[in-house]
Amino acid sequence: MSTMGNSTNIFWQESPVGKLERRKLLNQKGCVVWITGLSGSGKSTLACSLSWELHTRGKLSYILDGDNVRHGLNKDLGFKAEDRTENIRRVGEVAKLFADAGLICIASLISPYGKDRDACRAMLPDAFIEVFMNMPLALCEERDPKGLYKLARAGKIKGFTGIDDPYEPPLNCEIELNQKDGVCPTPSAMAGEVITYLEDKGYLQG
Ligand SMILES: Nc1ncnc2c1ncn2[C@@H]1O[C@H](COP(=O)(O)OS(=O)(=O)O)[C@@H](OP(=O)(O)O)[C@H]1O
Ligand SMILES: Nc1ncnc2c1ncn2[C@@H]1O[C@H](COP(=O)(O)OP(=O)(O)O)[C@@H](O)[C@H]1O
Repeated sequence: MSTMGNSTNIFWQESPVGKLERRKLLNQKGCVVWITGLSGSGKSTLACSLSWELHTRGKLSYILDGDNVRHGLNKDLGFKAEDRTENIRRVGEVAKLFADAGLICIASLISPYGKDRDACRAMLPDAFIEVFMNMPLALCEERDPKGLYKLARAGKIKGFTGIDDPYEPPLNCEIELNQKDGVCPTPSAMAGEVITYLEDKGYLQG
């Protein structure tokens, strides 16, 4: 019996089918690929490319995209610091469930604060792969596919990451993706880098 947060008198319910059985069934090891970076850095593009590459290899993945999760589970949250922290905490908890289910969960969120990402890492020992989209702000702003940087520069969006809100680059990420000689690698090249990492670490085997 335990107490967690506001819940008292609660018990952990075991299941007859465990992580190892699911791993054998799916022939893969559940994990979380956590993609962090500025708006416009290419997080969603990489998430989609990676998910597709995994699919073609017969590997089951699922994308948790910040924009999408904010349409449902997190629609009560905005962009002030404590809302962003709660956003990351909830997505971390959901990602943990997906990883436990055996999926390769691809979380794609700005996740600007190091302590929030580290809290998710701590929830997922040996199953958290942090991917940093280390793209220059100037490139993200030039891309501006949703016109949000323009609005932020015009003062029409307050607290926009990279403009008047902080982004803390990771200090201990597993994979860092950046431009080579001023050129951004293709989405499939970036996905390939992540797949190589997953293969090398045994996540794509039962
Ligand atoms: N103020 C502000 N700052 C940053 N981003 C903003 C803001 N307002 C709206 N948006 C849009 O929300 C998307 C980011 O949501 P996230 O859940 O990933 O953000 S966070 O991790 O909680 O910081 C982000 O999507 P991406 O461009 O895909 O990163 C934006 O479309
Ligand atoms: N590797 C890439 N090479 C060229 N353009 C890219 C690349 N990745 C993303 N883009 C483009 O940059 C823009 C922002 O990408 P997106 O994946 O939406 O970023 P984020 O999810 O981080 O906001 C999109 O228009 C996308 O087509």
